[in-house]
Amino acid sequence: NLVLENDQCDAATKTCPDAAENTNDIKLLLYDVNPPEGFNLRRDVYMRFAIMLAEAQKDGKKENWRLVLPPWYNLFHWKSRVVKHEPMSWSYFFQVDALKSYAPVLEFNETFSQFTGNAIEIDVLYVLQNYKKLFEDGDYDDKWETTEDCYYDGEFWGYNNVTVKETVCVHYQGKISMLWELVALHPSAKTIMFSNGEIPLHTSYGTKVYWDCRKSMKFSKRLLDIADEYIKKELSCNKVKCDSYMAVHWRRQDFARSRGKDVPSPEQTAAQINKLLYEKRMDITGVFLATDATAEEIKKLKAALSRHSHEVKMFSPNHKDAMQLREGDYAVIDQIICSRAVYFIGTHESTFSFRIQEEREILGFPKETTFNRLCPDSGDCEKPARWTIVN
Ligand SMILES: C[C@@H]1O[C@H](OP(=O)(O)OP(=O)(O)OC[C@H]2O[C@@H](n3cnc4c(=O)[nH]c(N)nc43)[C@H](O)[C@@H]2O)[C@@H](O)[C@H](O)[C@@H]1O
Repeated sequence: NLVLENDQCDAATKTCPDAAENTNDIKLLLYDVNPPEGFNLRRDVYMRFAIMLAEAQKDGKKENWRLVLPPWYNLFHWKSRVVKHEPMSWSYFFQVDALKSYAPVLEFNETFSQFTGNAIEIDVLYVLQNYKKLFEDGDYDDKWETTEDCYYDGEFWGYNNVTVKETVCVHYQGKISMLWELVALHPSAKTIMFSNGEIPLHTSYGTKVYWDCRKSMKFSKRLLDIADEYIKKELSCNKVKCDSYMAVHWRRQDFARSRGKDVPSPEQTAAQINKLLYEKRMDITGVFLATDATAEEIKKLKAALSRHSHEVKMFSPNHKDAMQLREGDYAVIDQIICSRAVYFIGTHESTFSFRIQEEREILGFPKETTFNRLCPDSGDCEKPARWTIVN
């Protein structure tokens, strides 16, 4: 049994910072994501839901709805079992106050302390599924229909005090704002959950609304401080926008297996970095490498790069930080460091690289230093799309 706590609430007065005026009127919206999806794809799914609520409330509607932040639990890419099986709150990675400044969100634990008591009973769980013939026959219309069968593994982020009264299976294709139509099927339901939250699409990808939400996803101070210290000490930079190092995100593992033709081998990756350093003649002291590659692959890459005078650096924490850091932290720190480099080159269509590009747009780097990708060993190398900021 997991212990449910909320350190933001005052135990004596039983109040929390976000307490609504009349908690009886509050309705909760929960969502979950297909288990194999990674951290940065999940960040995008969060934005779709946050925008769905924030936009509805702008119109003065749905004001009693709150979005419950799904704990980080059992992530496919986090290999350490201990970390996998411990649900982590969003405050671990993000500044939740900043999220709240954009959308009406609640940490999972806050829902217990404020609204639901010791357990959550979900009135309706909508299990979303793609249409079997997705986008076939050129049929891109937004649509949904309820169906007979569906499957949900019911993990509920490791909490065994979450139960469901009614399950509804739905085929879904289209924008996320259409989910309100499903919500309207059960007007008296106070707690609604959607599984497979990655299926509904952005209503406003790349617009000002998108960027306003994106800007509110600030990493936690704890992680920013660790990255900052590393950048100062190891990469000789004291500014937010550095000019002393370039950065590479080289995605491997399952990505290289499923999209092998988009991701270069260690030798070709090294050749591309060498070529770039030669051509651009950047006045830098080092190359920062963010990667999930195996030790063997990294060794090969470093050997092929060592012919060049620039030093290759990877994040390694001091002893004190190392004791406290978990896998998800390393990934976020890698992203922060990449986002501040004078030049960035990422992996084609990796959401890990996309989120770095967005951060660089927010920081205001020249576009040509941001929208760059590693090319495959052979074949075409299309330039990445420039999803530029809208202020
Ligand atoms: C193949 C697909 O790839 C998609 O991944 P993609 O967009 O790159 O990016 P993410 O959704 O973040 O998932 C990749 C995960 O791999 C680890 N990882 C990747 N690159 C690095 C790195 O440079 N440094 C560190 N420390 N960790 C890294 C990290 O845990 C990250 O969240 C997934 O979202 C999909 O679900 C699917 O797995």
